[in-house]
Amino acid sequence: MSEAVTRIQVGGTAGTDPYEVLVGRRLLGELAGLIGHKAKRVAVIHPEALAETGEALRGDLAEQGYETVAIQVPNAEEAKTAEVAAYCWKALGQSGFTRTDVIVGVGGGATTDLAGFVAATWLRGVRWIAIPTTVLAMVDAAVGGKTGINTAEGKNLVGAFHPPAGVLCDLAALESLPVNDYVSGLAEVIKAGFIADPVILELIEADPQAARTPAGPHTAELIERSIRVKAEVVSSDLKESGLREILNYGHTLGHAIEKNERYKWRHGAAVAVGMHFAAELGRLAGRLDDATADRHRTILEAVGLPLHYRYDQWPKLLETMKVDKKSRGDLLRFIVLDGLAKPTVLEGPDPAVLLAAYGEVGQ
Ligand SMILES: NC(=O)c1ccc[n+]([C@@H]2O[C@H](COP(=O)([O-])OP(=O)(O)OC[C@H]3O[C@@H](n4cnc5c(N)ncnc54)[C@H](O)[C@@H]3O)[C@@H](O)[C@H]2O)c1
Ligand SMILES: O=C(O)C(=O)C[C@@H](O)[C@H](O)[C@H](O)COP(=O)(O)O
Ligand SMILES: [Zn+2]
Repeated sequence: MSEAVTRIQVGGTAGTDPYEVLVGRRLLGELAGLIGHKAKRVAVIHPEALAETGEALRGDLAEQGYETVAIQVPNAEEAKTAEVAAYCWKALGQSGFTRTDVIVGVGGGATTDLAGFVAATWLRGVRWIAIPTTVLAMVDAAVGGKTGINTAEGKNLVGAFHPPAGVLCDLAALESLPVNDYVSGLAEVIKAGFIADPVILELIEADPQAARTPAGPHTAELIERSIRVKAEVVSSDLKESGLREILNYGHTLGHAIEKNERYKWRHGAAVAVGMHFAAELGRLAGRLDDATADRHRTILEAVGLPLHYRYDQWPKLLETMKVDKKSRGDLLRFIVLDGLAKPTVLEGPDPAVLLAAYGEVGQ
């Protein structure tokens, strides 16, 4: 008996091509249809940790008649560099990759960000398909078309909006994911709960231990609900001219922590600390009620995400936050909550309030 597949549509408005995010199991049968008949070559970009998966995928596609190349890249953030992008461009050039050929990115968010960026830049844009294999990539990174790499100066500073042709979220992939990586992805799930869908928070709070594993009773629902939040936002504002900024909740400080840690911290862990900070900032700015602010600490802690970071690093973090993509000139801008599921922008907060909020986070 075949298991149900959920299909979530993204885009299709304001001149963007629509595509689907599929959530289920055994979804690879969908890949050839997404690649389409115009493609002669397919490049499979995968991280070291998924060498077998990448090779199996390449082999399958070769059997279906495509000329294939597997491009193995480093794990995690080490893949999101200009050097690794150049390595991928070289592999595409050497395989004679043309505008009708297709890139498949299989892996976590770092891999799909890189694969999408390579697709956006090769010949000024070729089609790509995302096969996310982490919670975080399924619910966030693979959906919405933000692609990019890091530089020494900051996170995702180079990139392009280049949506995929389709996203295949095979829940079976999560079974091999180390628990820390699984939990890191929950930060973006919890983000979706606070900015738009509080049922997500209730499902996690009902049994936070169960939420930490793919065997938990609500895994598929948590993933699907989070994808729907993201899909709705990016469908109405692909290029972040307004609404899309709410997806950056917790990221202003989170990205600064990632840079400060030379990208050795997992993104979700840094975003968890960033959401704690944003909640305290919202509370101190007189926007957020105490109960909702406190709920951040409780739920993040309950699933095992960090709340704190080094107090002595504040001056450096503040400097980095000034070049966050939401900043305008000298104006620092943060996403905060006016209440549960009521995200808004806080512009130019008083430096004393910022420091006081960090006082709750720093240790
Ligand atoms: N583009 C976007 O909209 C967007 C949204 C959120 C996050 N991101 C980016 O996503 C990245 C974080 O993604 P992530 O949390 O998925 O981490 P990741 O891609 O770094 O993956 C974590 C680790 O797990 C390994 N891995 C992946 N899938 C596996 C599996 N099924 N089994 C075993 N190992 C596996 C990876 O190789 C890596 O070592 C960050 O770079 C972040 O900036 C982008
Ligand atoms: O899709 C978005 O928009 C987001 O902000 C989602 C974030 O979770 C994600 O980490 C994104 O990569 C951050 O984008 P950036 O533009 O702040 O680099
Ligand atoms: Zn994120």
